[in-house]
Formats: sequence, C-alpha cells, structure tokens
Amino acid sequence: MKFISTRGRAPAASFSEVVLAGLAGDGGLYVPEELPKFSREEIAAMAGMDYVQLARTVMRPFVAEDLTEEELDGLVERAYETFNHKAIAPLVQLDHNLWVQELFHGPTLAFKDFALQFLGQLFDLLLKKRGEKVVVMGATSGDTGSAAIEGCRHCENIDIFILHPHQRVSEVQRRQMTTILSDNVYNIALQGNFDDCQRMVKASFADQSFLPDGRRLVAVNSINWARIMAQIVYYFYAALHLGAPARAVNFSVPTGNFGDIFAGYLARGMGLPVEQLIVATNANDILHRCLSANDHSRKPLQHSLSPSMDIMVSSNFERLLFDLYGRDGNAIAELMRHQGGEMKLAAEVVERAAALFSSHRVDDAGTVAAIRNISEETGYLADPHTAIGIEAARQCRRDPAQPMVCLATAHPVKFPEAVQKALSGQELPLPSHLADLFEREERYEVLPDDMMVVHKFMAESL
Ligand SMILES: Cc1ncc(COP(=O)(O)O)c(C=O)c1O
Ligand SMILES: N[C@@H](CCOP(=O)(O)O)C(=O)O
Repeated sequence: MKFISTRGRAPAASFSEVVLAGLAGDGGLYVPEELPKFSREEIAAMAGMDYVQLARTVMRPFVAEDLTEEELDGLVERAYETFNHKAIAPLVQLDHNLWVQELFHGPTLAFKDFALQFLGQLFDLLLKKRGEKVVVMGATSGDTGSAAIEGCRHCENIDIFILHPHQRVSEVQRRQMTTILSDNVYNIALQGNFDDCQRMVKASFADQSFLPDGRRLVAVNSINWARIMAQIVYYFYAALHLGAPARAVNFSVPTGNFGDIFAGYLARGMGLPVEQLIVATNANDILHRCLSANDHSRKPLQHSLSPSMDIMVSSNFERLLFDLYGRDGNAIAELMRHQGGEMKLAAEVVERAAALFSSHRVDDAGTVAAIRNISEETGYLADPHTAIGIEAARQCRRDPAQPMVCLATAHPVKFPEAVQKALSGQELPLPSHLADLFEREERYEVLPDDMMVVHKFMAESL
C-alpha cells in the first residue's frame, strides 16, 4: 500500500516512510492511495474478537507490506497490555440506544493512549531495524503530550520534545508530562496557545536544519497516519458490539484536531455501517461553524473548561476535504493557502459533508450543565469533553432507533475544575499509579513563542 499527500505534490511513500515522516514534503498530510475495504461477511466474522485480535485485523491491510504478522501482533499486544480494563474500550449504556465508549483506561487516562502506546512500540521496532536515532517533536493541548511521552520514554532511539501552551492545560495534565524525568524527555511550556504550538511544530518539519547531523524530526500528533489508523479500531469494536454489520451505529465525537472523528469516517469507508457522525465542539467552534454555515473564519482562541479542544486550526480537516474535493491535491493546496484566514468551501462540498456529519457547539456554561444533568439523570460522571459529546448527541441525533455511541475521550479526574463546578464536593481520587502525582518533582522549560529560541533549546539539549 502506498500513501499520497493531500496536496498532491509529494512522492507516494510506504507505510514505514510515512510513520517516520511528519508532514509530506509539500506540507500536506498522508492518506492511503486506496482505503482497504472489508466485505459485510468479513465484518460479521470479526464479531467475537477481543480488542487485540480486532486491532490486528483492522490494521493489517495498512501495514502488510512493511510488517510481518508476528511483528504487528507483538506491537498490538504490548500496546494494550498497559490498559487497566480487560475490555480495553468498554461500552456503558446511558439510555435507550445511547452509549458511552470509555477510551480512558490506558496509562495516561485519555483516548490518545490507543494510538500512542502503539506508536511508541512501532517507532522502537522501525528505528531499531534501521539503526536510526530520531527527534520526536509534538504539540499538545494536554493529552497527546503525556500519552506520547509514556509511549516513547523507554525508546533508546528517541529524544522527545513536547510543546504545551503555558498555563492552559490542567494541572493533572501538566504534571503527567513534566514529572517524567527520563533523560530523553523534554517539556516546553510555550508562551502561547495550542495553535501556536502546533504551528511551530509544523514549521519545524519544513526546515530541520537546526538539528544535529543525521537526526530528523518524527511526528506524534495526528498528522502522523499511524495515529489515525490505530484509532479506527475502536469504532469497529463499538459497532460490532451493538449489532454491526446488520445494524447501523452512529457516533458523537468531542472534536478539536479532527483526528478522532476522521478515524470514524475511515471506519465507515472500510465498510462499517455508520450513518451519522456528530462533531461536538466547545466555544472554539470553527468546525461547527464551517459544517453548519460554511463559516471558517478564525476567531481568537478561548481558554475553556475543556482545554484539550481549545484548537482553531484543525489539522485533519484537510484529510476530509481531500476526499470531499474528489482527491484533487491542487484544489486542497489552494484551499489551504487560505486556512489562516477566510477559507470558503464550495457549497456542494458542505452539502456532501452534511449528509454524514452533524455538528453542535457547547460553551462552558453548557458543559457544566451537561456534566450535572448527565450525572443526575444517569449517575454517569463525564469529563468535560465527553459531556460535550453526549450533549451534542442528545441535541442532534437523527435516528433514535439506531445506537448512538458517545466517545468518552478522557477520565474526569484530569479536569477537576469543570467537574467541581458542576458537582461540588465530587470526590476525584487519582488512580493508584498516579496517586503521588502532586508530590512528584517537575521539570519543564518556559519559552517564548519564538521558533529560534525553541530550536536553540532543542539543539543544545541533544
Ligand atoms: C480529551 C480530548 N477530547 C477530545 C479531543 C479532540 O480530539 P481530536 O483532536 O482528535 O479531534 C482531544 C484532543 O485532541 C482530547 O484530548
Ligand atoms: N487535544 C490534543 C491536541 C493535539 O491533537 P493530536 O490528536 O493531533 O495530537 C492534545 O491533547 O494534545
């Protein structure tokens, strides 16, 4: 299988090349030249599989030319053995045909573990085979950072630098990153917001001359194809448990960088019967405005009670647009020139998107109300991101006769501020492996939003 760039001007690349690159050379994102498809019978045959078996089956077509069956099996087993729920991605029923899929049972308590514990293993394997040492550089609004650090901290061939927006992640999120004192882990608190962090990471991929000889940058954000690939699996897992392929199953997804929901879109493309995907946003609602009113104007980023979704420039939306524009790389390259300003989509593209995607915005007051209402009505404690997804599902699900799965993207313990606002007095004990998190020593560097300064810090640290 070959992977091509959404901007059409970079050479096609193999799975391994794509994993160890970041952006394509033309600034685009890699996507498979052709998406593998499972027949209805093949999907029906997956019904009894546990999560690990399913992960091997769903991911194999993407990696078959680069990894042996044994290699993939080993990666998947090791990636998910650190999860603390036997089902890995369990479903909880809230109401008639309304479900939550808990994606926070990995070591860092957010859905990012699904892809990043796998990616850490994959990097280790590919880099050992090549005898290569790389520099991982990533941007985080709070959750990718700790999951990536956890996935890479033991990799001898990796130094990892994570940029988070200074004072804009929760204290638990920050400490999960900054208390890992391994020699190959570097945390940078950037004096800016998440978009600034992400912009700097992308720009660094374009000019890597600041790195010592022989080293290159590798991405852990969802611009890396392997991140998206690993996230497709839990859509299959949920849908198979709720009657697919005989029955359509729909999803509501708290959305920021559009990676998670894009994985759901791909699961559908691979044959899963999905009729509605709900994009749930906080007050940073550019995706909601774009999908509902073709308004993609940039507004100042707001710091919200769901900080992991405080994102305005949503990387993976480009991958969707590539499909919606008939996989015309030139059209996407032209469109992306306007991403920072007034990007207008063709009316028929917005219409085509609306056939599958709905969207809904929930501000901070709505988030607090949603956490409270969900708790009072169902007894379920949702983190602020998950609550936004559940509220969006309640507001815009199209067919109540079909199961709706709301992705629970993080554990509530990561966001005590929002939970306490909704349910004062609610106990939020940290799980045992993080019980002493607030006593652990922290190490991080506060740096200005200045690429030269960040590059100098990185070069001197290596
Ligand atoms: C807890 C949580 N929920 C939702 C999201 C949004 O996911 P995506 O960026 O894949 O749209 C993120 C971060 O990305 C997150 O950390
Ligand atoms: N919410 C994310 C933002 C980065 O998204 P990614 O999926 O592209 O890594 C985070 O928690 O860091």
